[in-house]
Amino acid sequence: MSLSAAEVWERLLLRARAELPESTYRTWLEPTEALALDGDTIVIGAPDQFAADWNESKHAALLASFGPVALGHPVAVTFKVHEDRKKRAQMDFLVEPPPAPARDSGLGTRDSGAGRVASPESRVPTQQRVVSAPLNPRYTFDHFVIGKSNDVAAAAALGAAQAPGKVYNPLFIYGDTGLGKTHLIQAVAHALLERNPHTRVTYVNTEQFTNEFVAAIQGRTTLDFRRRYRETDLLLVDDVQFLRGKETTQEEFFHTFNAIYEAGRQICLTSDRPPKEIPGLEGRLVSRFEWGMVTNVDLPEFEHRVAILRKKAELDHLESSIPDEVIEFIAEHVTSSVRELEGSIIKLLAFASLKHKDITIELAREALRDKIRSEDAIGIGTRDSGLGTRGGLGSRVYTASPTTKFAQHAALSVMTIQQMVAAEWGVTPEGLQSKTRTKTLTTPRQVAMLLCRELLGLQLVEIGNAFGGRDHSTVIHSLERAAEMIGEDERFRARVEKVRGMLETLRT
Ligand SMILES: Nc1ncnc2c1ncn2[C@@H]1O[C@H](COP(=O)(O)OP(=O)(O)OP(=O)(O)O)[C@@H](O)[C@H]1O
Repeated sequence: MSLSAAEVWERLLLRARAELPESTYRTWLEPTEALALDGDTIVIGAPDQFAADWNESKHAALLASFGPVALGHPVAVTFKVHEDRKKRAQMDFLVEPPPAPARDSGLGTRDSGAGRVASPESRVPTQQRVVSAPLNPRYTFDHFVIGKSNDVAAAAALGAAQAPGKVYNPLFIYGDTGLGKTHLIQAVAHALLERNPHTRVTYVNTEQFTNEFVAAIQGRTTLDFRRRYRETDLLLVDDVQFLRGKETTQEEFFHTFNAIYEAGRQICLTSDRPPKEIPGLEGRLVSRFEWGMVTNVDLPEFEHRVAILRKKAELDHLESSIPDEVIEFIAEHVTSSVRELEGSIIKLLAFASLKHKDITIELAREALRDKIRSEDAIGIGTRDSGLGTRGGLGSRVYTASPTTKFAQHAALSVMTIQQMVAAEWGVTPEGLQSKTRTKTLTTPRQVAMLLCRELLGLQLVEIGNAFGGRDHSTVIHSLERAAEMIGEDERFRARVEKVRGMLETLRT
């Protein structure tokens, strides 16, 4: 099957979107368009010379590296100015904004791939531009694998899609990073758009909402901002935990929420934690977020991970090239998130393609060695380690690449951290693992948890398990408290650094 230039470009962009920061993607790659496919070279049009040069130097090599996985063969990517576009761009500035902006958001069609790549909206001035970020065409209910860890969230999302603005309004989905929150809320949008392509959908993350609001204040265009946000049938907002501490934005968001809610339209929100646990979120927003349905997505268990991997292989037509035993091997060893599972498949395919080898367990072991964690050193069985809990802070806050760090330094273990911290604070490791909550124990326990996170890169669930089965919000609180104490108290910080220094020497 030979693909058209647009299809090739769409596949490469899908990968690029997962790799690059959203702002980079939207600024540089979204306004491009596939112009021609010449053998294994794809020629991409950029709106001006600067964008063409920038993309050529910054992104061409990265995009080309996706070829073997995305297309099954190498590809060269080259950028040039899109002459037609250059002429049209001048005119776009003169065009009146559409009367109901969201209606023509480029989301109105299911094949948003084309709209995303060459969206004319991206060239009109900010105050006229449709607010919505593009939907990912793969984030549909069909592509979502339901299991114990997400069945309630999936059922609620389906409910919202079937009866928008009714029972599940707002729909608030929370959970650790990479577990399908965005996928589910976008699936609601796809389902509504399929039923009615004129549905006005607005999808933004909280940062975008905040930035646009600030720009509107500065540009004295808040009325326009409000109109654009409120004239929507479905509002999807990602990562509302980032509203914390932003009082003016919260005020604006409150009114946006009310306007849409009172009009009987659907709102879907995501966060890394439940509304009540978002520090600095106004009470009236907390209570509104809880009006409809608050539900979470957890880490999938082993069988669920296998099913997700099979689905991914099926969608990419890779069922025949990835044997079942390799799928099970990945599912057994990559437990931290669905995003990591997807990343593992991509990495394995790229590795196999570079080495010209068939995909076997041995090859997977080699390709994924930085993702495969040593269960002995953590003291947690990998098949079970992802069960029944959810994360909170996620890797966004503690930014090190956890599994990589951990695998490289397997000589460090939870036990050694507990022993060293216990020795420094004059308590026992058993005390740190116990439920006892005296200050003598809670402080070193919080420090040990923080070091487990930072040095071993453990997930919240794993830390909770290693410290007497504590739930994720307790772990989040402990990490935050330890970080606070380190920031506030010089002597405390020196003590933690001393233990950290000793632990660092254990690294192989
Ligand atoms: N149950 C699932 N079935 C199929 N794919 C899934 C499932 N859960 C997650 N995914 C996939 O995993 C990737 C990450 O999902 P998504 O972006 O929705 O995570 P998220 O929870 O919103 O993460 P973040 O908080 O970091 O934004 C996506 O490619 C998504 O399609």
